[in-house]
Amino acid sequence: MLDKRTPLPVDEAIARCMAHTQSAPIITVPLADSLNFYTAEDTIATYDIPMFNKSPYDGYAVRSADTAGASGDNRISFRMIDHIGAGAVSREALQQNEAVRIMTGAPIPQGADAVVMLEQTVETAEGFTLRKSFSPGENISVQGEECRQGELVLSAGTLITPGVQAVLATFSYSMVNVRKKPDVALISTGTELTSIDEPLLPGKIRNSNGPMIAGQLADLGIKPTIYQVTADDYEHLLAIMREALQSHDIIITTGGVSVGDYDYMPKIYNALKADILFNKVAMRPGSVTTVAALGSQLLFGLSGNPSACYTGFELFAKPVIKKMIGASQCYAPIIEVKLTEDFLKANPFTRFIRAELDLINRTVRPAGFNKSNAVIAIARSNSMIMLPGGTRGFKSGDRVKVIITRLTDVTTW
Ligand SMILES: Nc1nc2c(c(=O)[nH]1)N[C@H]1C(S)=C(S)[C@@H](COP(=O)(O)OP(=O)(O)OC[C@H]3O[C@@H](n4cnc5c(N)ncnc54)[C@H](O)[C@@H]3O)O[C@H]1N2
Ligand code: MOO
Ligand SMILES: [Mg+2]
Repeated sequence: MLDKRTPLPVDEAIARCMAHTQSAPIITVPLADSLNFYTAEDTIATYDIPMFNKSPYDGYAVRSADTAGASGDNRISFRMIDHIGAGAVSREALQQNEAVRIMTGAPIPQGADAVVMLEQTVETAEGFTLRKSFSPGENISVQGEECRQGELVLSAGTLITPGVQAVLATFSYSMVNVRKKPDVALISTGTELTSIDEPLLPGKIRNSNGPMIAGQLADLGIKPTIYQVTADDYEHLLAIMREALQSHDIIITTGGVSVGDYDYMPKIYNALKADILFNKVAMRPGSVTTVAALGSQLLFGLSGNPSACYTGFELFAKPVIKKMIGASQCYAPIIEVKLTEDFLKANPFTRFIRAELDLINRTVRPAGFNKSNAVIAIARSNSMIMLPGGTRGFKSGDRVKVIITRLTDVTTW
C-alpha cells in the first residue's frame, strides 16, 4: 500500500525549509579569500573618504584670491615653491602668488584652496602664468565628500564582490567576518548511472545531476563531498547516508524519492528518523521533491529527473544555503515580462519552465523541450517561467512571472 502524499503549495514548502534554517557561525577570512562570501556585519567607514583634501588633477595648488582678475590680456604669474606627487605632503604654506606643483591624489598644501590643471598654465622660469580666475574650492576633492567616518557603507548580508573587496581594503579590513559555508554531501543515486569515462551499457545513462548540482553549489562558493552511489541498494545507500551525516550540514541526494520499487529515499528517511518537512509539492516538475530535517541538518531529496532536480535545488536548497551563509536577499528576483511563444498545456500545479529571458526586450520563451526529464533546456535557460496552478493556455503576448536564475552570459542556441 502506497503512503498517500499531500502536495504542499510551493511557497509553504519554501517557508518550511527556511523556518528550519539557522545562520552558520561567523568565521574570519583574509580579505583576499573573501570573494563570494556574504559580510556578516555592517561595514562602517573607519575614516573619511577622501581622508584629506586632495588634488583631482595634475597641476598647481594656488590661493584662489591670487587668481582674481586673470584673463588672456592679464596673465597672472605664480612662483613654484614646492613640488609633490601623491603620497607626499608639502611642508610649505602658500604666500601671495606662490604655488605648489601637485599631482593627482596629493594633499592640498596649507593656504591653497584651488588647483589649476597643467593644461591651463604656461610655464615660466620661476613657475607659470594663468589666464583665468579660480573660485575657492575649485578642483579640490574635499575630505569626506564620498563618506564620513562612522557612516554605514554596506549592510551585513552583502555579497562580497570585487567592488566590496575594494571598499573593505579602503577601510583597512584585512580580515573579514563572514559566515561559514555549510559542509554539503552530494549523493547521486541510481543503478543506471555510469561514470563519465565508463562505456555506456544498455539501459545505462550518464550522471548529469551530479555535475549540475555540484555546479549550482560552486556558484554559491561550496565544494561538496561527492559520494558515488551507483546501485539502488537500500542497505548500501543507508550506510552512505549515515556516513555523510557524520560530518555534513546538508545532504543532497538525487533520485529515488518517488514511489518506485527502487526508490529507497522515503524508507531511508524513516530509518534515520528524520522529520519530513514535505514529500510532495504542488509543482511541476519536482513534485516528489522531499526535504527532511535531522536536528539542524537538512536532507534535500531531489528528484532524479534532471529538470526537476535543477528546479528543486533552485527553489529549496539555494535559499536555505543563502540564509545559512548570511545573504540579506535569499530569493531570486521575480519579474513580469511578455511571453513570446504559446504555452497551451494545462497547469494543474504551479509550473516552472526553464526559459530564455531577454532582459533588454523584456520578453521570455521556453528554452526548448521542457519535460521533467529534459536536460538541454536547463543549459539554454537563464530563468524559469512560473505559471500558477489551475491555469491553462498561455498565449504569446501574455504577461508571465519569471524567476531570474542566472544574470551572467545568456546562452545562445
Ligand atoms: N507511479 C508514479 N511514478 C512516478 C511518479 C509518481 O508520482 N507516481 N512521479 C514521477 C515524477 S514526477 C518524477 S520527477 C520521477 C521522480 O523519480 P525519482 O526522484 O524517484 O528518481 P529516479 O526514479 O531515481 O529517476 C527518475 C529519472 O531520472 C533519471 N535520473 C536519475 N538520476 C539521474 C542522474 N543523476 N542524472 C541523470 N538522470 C538521472 C533516471 O534514470 C530516471 O529516468 O518519478 C516519476 N514516476
Ligand atoms: O514531479 Mo516530476 O518532478 O514532475 O517530473
Ligand atoms: Mg524513481
